[in-house]
Amino acid sequence: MARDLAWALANSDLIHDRATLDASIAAMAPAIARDFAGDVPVFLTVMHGGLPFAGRLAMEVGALGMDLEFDYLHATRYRGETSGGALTWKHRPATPLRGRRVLLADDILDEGHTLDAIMRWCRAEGATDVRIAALAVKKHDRCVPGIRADYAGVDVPDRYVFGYGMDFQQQGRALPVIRALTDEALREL
Ligand SMILES: O=P(O)(O)OC[C@H]1O[C@H](OP(=O)(O)OP(=O)(O)O)[C@H](O)[C@@H]1O
Ligand SMILES: Nc1nc2[nH]cnc2c(=O)[nH]1
Repeated sequence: MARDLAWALANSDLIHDRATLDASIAAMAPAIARDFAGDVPVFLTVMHGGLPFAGRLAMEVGALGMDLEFDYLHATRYRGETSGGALTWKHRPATPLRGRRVLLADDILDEGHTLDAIMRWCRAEGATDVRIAALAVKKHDRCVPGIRADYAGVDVPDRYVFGYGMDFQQQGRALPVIRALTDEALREL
């Protein structure tokens, strides 16, 4: 059922505040700068949800003297719904990946199907190394085997979350916090 953002805010709990999220992104940067020292990776933002996280992460690694070549892709399997389906590619990066190292930036690693497909595609394009930076990792045992975030910000509970790029029915992506819908509210949708 369609609901507005005010309903989602009233039927959710704060999971991580802005200061915690910003600090978790800053904390990822030194490991990235160390692991990619001497390289300029292709920095692929996974739209739409990865946008706020990727922008902030780029500034953090840039402040450490590391450069990134920006590009983006859009692959979606939720399409504004609260459970995932088949993955649809809406945009593929134009930058040739052959021989390049790639850093993917996405808002959430949940069941891992999205990042699994993206990694496979990057490797098929000839990328030599593909790593994942994810702002949030959902805690459950349903993730695709072998998929993990090389750089992870915060854990989130096994509930539907939104904010900091993540949508509630395509709303709320600009919230600077992460909230989780109550399970009762999720059942109402
Ligand atoms: O680990 P998974 O279970 O595959 O889910 C994670 C993906 O789901 C979300 O994208 P979504 O399909 O909602 O597209 P959007 O970012 O455009 O909203 C999110 O941005 C991740 O890319
Ligand atoms: N907004 C949002 N997108 C997701 N994609 C995968 N899991 C989630 C989630 O909990 N919230």
